[in-house]
Amino acid sequence: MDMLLNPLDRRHRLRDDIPVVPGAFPLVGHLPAIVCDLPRLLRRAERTLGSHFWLDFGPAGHLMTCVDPDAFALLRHKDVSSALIEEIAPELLGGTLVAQDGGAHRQARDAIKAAFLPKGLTQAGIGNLFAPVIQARVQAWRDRGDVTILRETGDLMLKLIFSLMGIPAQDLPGWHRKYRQLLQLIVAPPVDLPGLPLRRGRAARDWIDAQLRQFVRDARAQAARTGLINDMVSAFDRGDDALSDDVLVANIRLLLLAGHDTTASTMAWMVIELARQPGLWDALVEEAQRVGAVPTRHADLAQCPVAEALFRETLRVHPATTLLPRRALQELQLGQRRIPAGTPLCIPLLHLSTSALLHEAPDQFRLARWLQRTEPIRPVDMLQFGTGPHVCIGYHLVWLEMVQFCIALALTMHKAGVRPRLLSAVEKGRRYFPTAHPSMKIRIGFS
Ligand code: HEM
Repeated sequence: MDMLLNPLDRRHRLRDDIPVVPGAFPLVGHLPAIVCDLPRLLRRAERTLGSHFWLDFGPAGHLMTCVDPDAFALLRHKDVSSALIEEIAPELLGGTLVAQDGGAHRQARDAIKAAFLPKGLTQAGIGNLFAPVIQARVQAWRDRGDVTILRETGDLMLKLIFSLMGIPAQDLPGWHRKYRQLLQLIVAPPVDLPGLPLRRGRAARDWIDAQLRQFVRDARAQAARTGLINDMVSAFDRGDDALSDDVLVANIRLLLLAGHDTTASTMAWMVIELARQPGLWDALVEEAQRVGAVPTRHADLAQCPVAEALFRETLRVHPATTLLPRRALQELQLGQRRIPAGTPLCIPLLHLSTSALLHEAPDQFRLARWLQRTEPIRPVDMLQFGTGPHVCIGYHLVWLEMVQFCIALALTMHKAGVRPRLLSAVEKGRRYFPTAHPSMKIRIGFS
């Protein structure tokens, strides 16, 4: 099947001397192809138009996309701003640190980041909190015999991220519902009427914010709440210029969002790869048997190189965040091109993550590229988490939970004498935007 492009739009147009990819639809632009077929769209645009081209993101407008590895450096450039993220998703990401620059960004980030570093995670006992939740879930999969994998990993990740925040287990169903409604803000048309996604999404956001505000008050009052919220509140209150609770609440909401879809997708892809490559599963089982138990501290992760390689290679081949928007504040040189001040930019992490310029045999899933490396991990090796001032805060947390998950899965299934098996086709139904994930329908059997 050919790509979801408009056959009537064949014009060759230029903006600022840079070609616009043909095939845009009215109102939605290239979004159908971006959502369903991004890798092919980027490759075709590169082949026919070169390394710089405009993509039309419909309501979010045109973004100048550069597939050169040079584009990665834009994420560290002092004249490149993240404020475009707020313009694109004001309802969901407005007022959060991912859409801020400079001092405001630094101040909010500094207050949160310590809790997510290995030391903060270990002190808060996050590994011990997660291990039983993950084990219970994979045991349930074993008992059921087959599962719809993305739905399951989505549920598990929500449970983990809520427990991280210290949300009591009995409150989870209510949160679950509100969280789903909040996500409607991503696709809500700008019509604010009762029953429509925008109204429902805003109501859910207000509900979530009111609960988070109460958590913050509880934490200040030293109520016995576990989880990272206490740590973040104390770090906020210790800062030189106290930040308002609105900032804290918006950023805790960001953590709930940022830590869910991305990890659920990565975990689902890991299971799919383990199911379709028996050699990977055998290597993981061998490692799991050697370590004997689910690790709970960062210091223990070094004993699980296969699980770590699996996490890194899964993300390399299936990066959950595919595109990052930015805006040039000043005129920039990007590869051979001058980019005018004000240009909206798109940095295609997906393309870079699977680029032959950065990786040998980039389309092959090879644990050996991680297991056999002798030099330390460089920013470009973990580009799926971005780089520069906005590099993902959740990196160490993801690493911990993915390794815990791999070891728990291997120990549980091996003990029962079963292994994961793919029960559906993988290529159909994949999505690449706003975050990437495998088809919702993929089923995995354990037999
Ligand atoms: C596989 C899982 C994940 C992937 C692939 C991922 C990817 C990313 C990327 C690419 C960025 C950079 C955004 C930008 O530069 O505009 C980012 C930022 C961020 N991530 Fe993650 N992320 C993951 C998991 C998590 C988790 C588990 C959390 C926390 C619970 C988290 C919290 C954040 C936050 C707060 C930011 C914004 C940082 C800032 O703007 O300074 N992420 N993530």
